[in-house]
Amino acid sequence: MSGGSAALQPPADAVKPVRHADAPAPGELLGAHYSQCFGCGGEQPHGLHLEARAGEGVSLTAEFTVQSAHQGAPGLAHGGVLTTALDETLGSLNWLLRTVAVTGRLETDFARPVPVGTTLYLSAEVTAVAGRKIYSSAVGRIDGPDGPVAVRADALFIEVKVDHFIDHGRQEEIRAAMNDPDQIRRARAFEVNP
Ligand SMILES: CCCCCCCCCCCCCC(=O)SCCNC(=O)CCNC(=O)[C@H](O)C(C)(C)COP(=O)(O)OP(=O)(O)OC[C@H]1O[C@@H](n2cnc3c(N)ncnc32)[C@H](O)[C@@H]1OP(=O)(O)O
Repeated sequence: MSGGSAALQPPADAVKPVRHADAPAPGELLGAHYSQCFGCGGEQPHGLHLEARAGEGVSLTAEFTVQSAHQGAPGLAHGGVLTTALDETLGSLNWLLRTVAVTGRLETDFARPVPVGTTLYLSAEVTAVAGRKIYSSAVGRIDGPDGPVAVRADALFIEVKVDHFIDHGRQEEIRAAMNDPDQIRRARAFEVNP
């Protein structure tokens, strides 16, 4: 934990997260939630192509290798890209709860510069749930899964209905997603009451 702001402290009535009975088994790759996602999608040439793997409880690990398209300063990852990697990793936790949720707040600490070519080893867990609010934390390490911490984040995700995306997304992409049986299958897998 990075000792984030008051908005990221779970309230007194928050409960421990419960792993969904149908969550992917520990060690299983989660796969992309959307092929065009900048964080995890396989069809974004300059995307992060982040791969997340289920862990025990409501935790997971993920990897992302910094490419030259991800630079801010010469030879170094852009801070916003590193935050994207944390956002994607934290968002993937919701698969284990089988809850559709979006990032409400995300606070990032940058502890070390991350050079191009570096693999960032991320680990994340949901720490508490209070109604629609899901509290979570993540760290990203370099030089191996047990290496020094380069980035860390605390986040608050808010549960939404799938309609959130249908109502707010650009119609062109929504139509394409609705016509993609694989996308529909993935969206349904999230819904508690499909
Ligand atoms: C077909 C496609 C399928 C796709 C499937 C899966 C895709 C997955 C994609 C994942 C992609 C990766 C991830 C991404 O990139 S997700 C993309 C980035 N995030 C967004 O675009 C979210 C934009 N924000 C919103 O849409 C709304 O503000 C939301 C939905 C979040 C809340 O508006 P809503 O009207 O619904 O609810 P509410 O306002 O009553 O708030 C409810 C509670 O939450 C508390 N609160 C809210 N905000 C904050 C805050 N900032 N700090 C602290 N607290 C906050 C609030 O005080 C209240 O608390 P309480 O009063 O109850 O105690």
